[in-house]
Amino acid sequence: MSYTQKQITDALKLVQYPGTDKDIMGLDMVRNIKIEGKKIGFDLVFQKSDDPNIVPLKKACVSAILKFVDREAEIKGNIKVKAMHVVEEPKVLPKVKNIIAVASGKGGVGKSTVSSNLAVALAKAGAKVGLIDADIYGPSVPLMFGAESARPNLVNVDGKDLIEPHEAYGVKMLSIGFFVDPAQATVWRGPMASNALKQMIEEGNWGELDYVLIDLPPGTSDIHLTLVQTVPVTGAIVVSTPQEVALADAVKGISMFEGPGVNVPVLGMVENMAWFTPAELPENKYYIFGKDGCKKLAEEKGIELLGQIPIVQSIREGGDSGKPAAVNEDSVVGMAFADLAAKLNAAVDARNQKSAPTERVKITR
Ligand SMILES: Nc1ncnc2c1ncn2[C@@H]1O[C@H](COP(=O)(O)OP(=O)(O)OP(=O)(O)O)[C@@H](O)[C@H]1O
Repeated sequence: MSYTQKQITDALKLVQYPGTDKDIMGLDMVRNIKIEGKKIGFDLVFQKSDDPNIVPLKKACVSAILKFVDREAEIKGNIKVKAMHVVEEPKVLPKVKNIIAVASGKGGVGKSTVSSNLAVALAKAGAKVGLIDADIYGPSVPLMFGAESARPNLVNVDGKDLIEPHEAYGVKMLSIGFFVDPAQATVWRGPMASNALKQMIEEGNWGELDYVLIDLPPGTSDIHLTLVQTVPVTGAIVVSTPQEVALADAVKGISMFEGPGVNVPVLGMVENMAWFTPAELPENKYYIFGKDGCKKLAEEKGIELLGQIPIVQSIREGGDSGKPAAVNEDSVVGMAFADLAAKLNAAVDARNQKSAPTERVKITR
């Protein structure tokens, strides 16, 4: 009787690379498995020839095969260590701790409003925050921060020209609206829009930040793909109203992030326009777009509901006047966004403790 490849790979999946939660099969370190009778051999590939884990990992492989395949298997001396020298690509946004994509399925559900106010609330809570307006076809961040006339300068950092983000209410930001007339951007072809996003990420002088929020266009598009190919996105949040049509599109957004080729965890959903309370009837809640639609969807999908934001006149006015409503911390709106910021912080901490960093999606040609 001979052993099967599956027996071998199953056993080697139990060998973890020290200091990570990944196993040597998942890391693609095992190649050329050969089985001849009781003899088992394979190549164990390391990135560097002086990896301090070579000896302990070889021993762990031998033990795993003897324990889980057959204690009479001839494995000792048959594992060949190989070193693969890889050229490390320079890291994009090396000093940014968390990159958060803010997405929505349907347009007009308040994704930019949530991104802007959330960014302000995170900054008010003491975080260093950046905001990239990747909603190339309808950039609204400049309007929401009263920065329509901002024209960022170039600064020279270590011999490289970088774009200095505009700063308002404690948030550093870049938007395509700073560089072109928004009406012009709407007629751009996909590659132009994707290049603009890459440039804002790679050539912005972002420095050290706790968070960069990326306000994406509605739906799923080339821009989403460009984003996950350009940077390792820590997690996504999906904004929706409680309305059926919006929820159906939100599901598509969730599937896109969690899909096998992308693998960006969805940290939670935000229900915007959850209800309306008129100033003269503060006890009343009117569920204009339906009640708890997002809450129920989040429960169904096993995703956290990070917040419910009501329809409030000051949110719309704040967006139109260039002063996000969350700037007023003591208002009902300010408190709702502070709560959302705290929940996001906790969700990001939990994600970072539980799972390995996201990997950038590799470009296949
Ligand atoms: N909770 C709210 N209360 C009151 N007005 C809101 C609220 N959320 C969003 N709005 C208003 O709704 C409009 C659309 O919001 P916003 O531009 O943020 O949507 P969006 O989803 O980013 O749209 P797009 O599809 O263009 O990206 C804006 O005028 C905004 O001020």
